[in-house]
Amino acid sequence: MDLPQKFSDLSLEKNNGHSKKRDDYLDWREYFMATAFLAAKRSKDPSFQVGACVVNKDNKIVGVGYNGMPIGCSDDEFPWGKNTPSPLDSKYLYVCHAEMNAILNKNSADVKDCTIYVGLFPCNECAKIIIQSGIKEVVYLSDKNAHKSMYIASKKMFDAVGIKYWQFIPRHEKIEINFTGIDWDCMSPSK
Ligand SMILES: Nc1ccn([C@H]2C[C@H](O)[C@@H](COP(=O)(O)O)O2)c(=O)n1
Ligand SMILES: [Zn+2]
Repeated sequence: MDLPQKFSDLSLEKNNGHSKKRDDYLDWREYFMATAFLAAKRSKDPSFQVGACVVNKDNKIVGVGYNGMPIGCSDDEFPWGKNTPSPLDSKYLYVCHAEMNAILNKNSADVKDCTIYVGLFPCNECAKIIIQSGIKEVVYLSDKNAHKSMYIASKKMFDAVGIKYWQFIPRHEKIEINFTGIDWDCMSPSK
């Protein structure tokens, strides 16, 4: 039996893949880690940029942050150097880490039982803040400082309090954001 024109158009669309959902979307974990990496792009630190994203049990983002100078401490005036003769002239005594900022930037009453996604495994100072805030899980991408005492201390504390931590292994090396893509016609055969 011949289908009316309306139905045959629908079936044509289906055959072209337009009535089926996309299968190359970001999964939740990729989305949260990518959000942390996007936040890191805001950092003014010339040598290392870190981002963090706090997520609740409903997969809602409740805080995002990146490493930067405290509010009111000008990032043009405070130092970004590392190996200076006086510690007062390097960044370390001043900069707020991404994890601390993501937790303090929370838009919910608290971050109890949340998960934090972060580019680099948390240092001991951030580990303490994570523990005190009630976060229950840490997902990190790099653990490049694992041999350093402060990062060993973080793991000792997380183990003691039962905070789960695991390394995120991305499916894709890169996720592209293309601002011009919004104007593409998805029905156009050329795209
Ligand atoms: N988990 C981390 C580790 C480090 N940071 C920040 C702090 C500094 O801005 C920078 C580390 O400086 P580096 O010695 O690598 O030049 O990264 C952070 O926010 N979160
Ligand atoms: Zn830290």
